[in-house]
Amino acid sequence: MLDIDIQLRLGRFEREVRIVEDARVLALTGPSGAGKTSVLNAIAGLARPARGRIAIDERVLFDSAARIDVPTHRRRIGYVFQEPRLFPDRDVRANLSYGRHGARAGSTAFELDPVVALLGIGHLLARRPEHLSGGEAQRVAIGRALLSQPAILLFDEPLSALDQARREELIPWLQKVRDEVRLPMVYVSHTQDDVRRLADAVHVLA
Ligand SMILES: Nc1ncnc2c1ncn2[C@@H]1O[C@H](COP(=O)(O)OP(=O)(O)OP(=O)(O)O)[C@@H](O)[C@H]1O
Repeated sequence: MLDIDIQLRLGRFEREVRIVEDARVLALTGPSGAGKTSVLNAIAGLARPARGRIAIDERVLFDSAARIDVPTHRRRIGYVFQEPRLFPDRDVRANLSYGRHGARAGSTAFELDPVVALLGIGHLLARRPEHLSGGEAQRVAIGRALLSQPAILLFDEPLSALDQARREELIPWLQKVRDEVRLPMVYVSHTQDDVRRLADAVHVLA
């Protein structure tokens, strides 16, 4: 359950966002500049709303009235960006291990071997990111996010930097993650096709 009621303020951009949603996989759509990334950043604790409240499954991450602002590293957020943002000088295995740095001790819902199997990246472990296709790199980025032991996955247009063929390749992996890890997901996109294929519900930021 995602329960968001916030006021975003970034420079001259200002808007109220209210999202109360029970669906496990929520797509956030809307035109460029509507504030989609800003909402993800507010959930992740990377941007602080001017006021309001953010809770996930009753866990309060931010509440300006109660002076609650859980630091990013304690929010248990797995964030997948438009670009994979892997370390270029480290192989895939080292990039995946990096995800574990963000994990709290003792929480091991996601272990390396099952995550590697889930994403079909076992044959890529010794490769550097420059030798990965865009879609493979995104699968590694998703693996890294899972190994940080998140309570929710945030996706910010993970297909937008890929060409059509690579998008088609990645969508079934996203569907597999959705179906097998069973975490809440917020998926930002402005293309209808992937939203229809991935999300249970859609919230439009107009
Ligand atoms: N750090 C900032 N300072 C000032 N304005 C900002 C900042 N970050 C974002 N904005 C503005 O806030 C608005 C919302 O931006 P945001 O990136 O959240 O939109 P978006 O819906 O994700 O857009 P897109 O689909 O293009 O990624 C935009 O008008 C943007 O220019």
